[in-house]
Amino acid sequence: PMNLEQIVADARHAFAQAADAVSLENEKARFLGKAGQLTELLKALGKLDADTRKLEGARINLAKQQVEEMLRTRREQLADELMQQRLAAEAIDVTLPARGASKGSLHPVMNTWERVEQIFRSIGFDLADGPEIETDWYNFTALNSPLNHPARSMHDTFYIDARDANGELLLLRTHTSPMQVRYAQMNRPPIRVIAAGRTYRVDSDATHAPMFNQVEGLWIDENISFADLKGVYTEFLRRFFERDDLRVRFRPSYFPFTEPSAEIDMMFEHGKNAGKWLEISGAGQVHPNVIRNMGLAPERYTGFAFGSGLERLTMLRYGVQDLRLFFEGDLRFLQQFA
Ligand SMILES: Cc1ccc(OCc2nc(C(=O)N[C@H]3CCS(=O)(=O)C3)cs2)cc1
Repeated sequence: PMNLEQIVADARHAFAQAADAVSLENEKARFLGKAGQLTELLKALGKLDADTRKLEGARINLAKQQVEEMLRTRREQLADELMQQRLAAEAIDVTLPARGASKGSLHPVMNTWERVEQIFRSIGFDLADGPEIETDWYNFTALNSPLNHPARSMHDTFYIDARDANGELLLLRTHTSPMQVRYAQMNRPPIRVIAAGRTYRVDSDATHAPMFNQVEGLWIDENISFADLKGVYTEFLRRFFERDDLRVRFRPSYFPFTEPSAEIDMMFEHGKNAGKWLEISGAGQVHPNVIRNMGLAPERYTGFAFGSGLERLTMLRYGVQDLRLFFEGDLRFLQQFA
């Protein structure tokens, strides 16, 4: 009788040694393949008598089943090991902090622009838009600025080296007032409008930039007075700065487009700058000539107007010291407002 126990023991050892599926298949062939040891034994059964063949055949088949079972077990082991290796290699530590794709955010001045518009829209104001390249009529004359007004000089205003179809001088608007004039020409009273946008002046230092943003408001109707201005503007400032301890005062001033005119100061009753008055805007009752230039009768219609710099509002809200930071695009500055 062949030494089946030795063959099964050899197979057990050979399968245990096989380090991967390919080696295991090679070992399998040594026992179960066409020229395998157990296959050879089964072939040799032909030479035996019937009784012996039956007995030996049964013993060989039993050995074969054992070897096949050992093979299956080893295959599963190797498959598990492979899976464990993959799980270890491909494991993701979900507790690691995210790399974080930096997301964009609104520029602080644009955020101010949106907030100002939203506050005035909720008070009932409409929004105006208009060209940044304006005629000197809409930018100066309509606003009662005399022909020799210093603001018209090229020291203060950027002129375009061309004239429009009507031969008008072209310039970069120095305030957002022209948009208000255009709006008033196209809409009937009551006019309640906010005009915000880029404005240009020949100026540049820590608190002045050649291009900056302004927002102006205009309220025209029958019997609108300066007193209405104080209520509306104080409410706006309280909501913009989110402070109900905000006080407002008006100081007499002069602008060609308003009479009487005022500078508006504000201060906070509490906090580190308590009691410190800060100039925040200009305002006034719209000059009768401007009412007329908008195609309205000053005997019937009156109104008030105000103007402020959007960078100025933003600097005061966040305590920014240098205006130029808004224009340099330095992410270390901008990401503070994300
Ligand atoms: C038709 C119309 C009539 C009147 C108008 O008056 C708008 C006004 N603006 C001011 C003012 O002081 N503005 C400055 C504040 C700081 S700034 O950004 O340099 C511009 C006063 S009254 C506007 C439109």
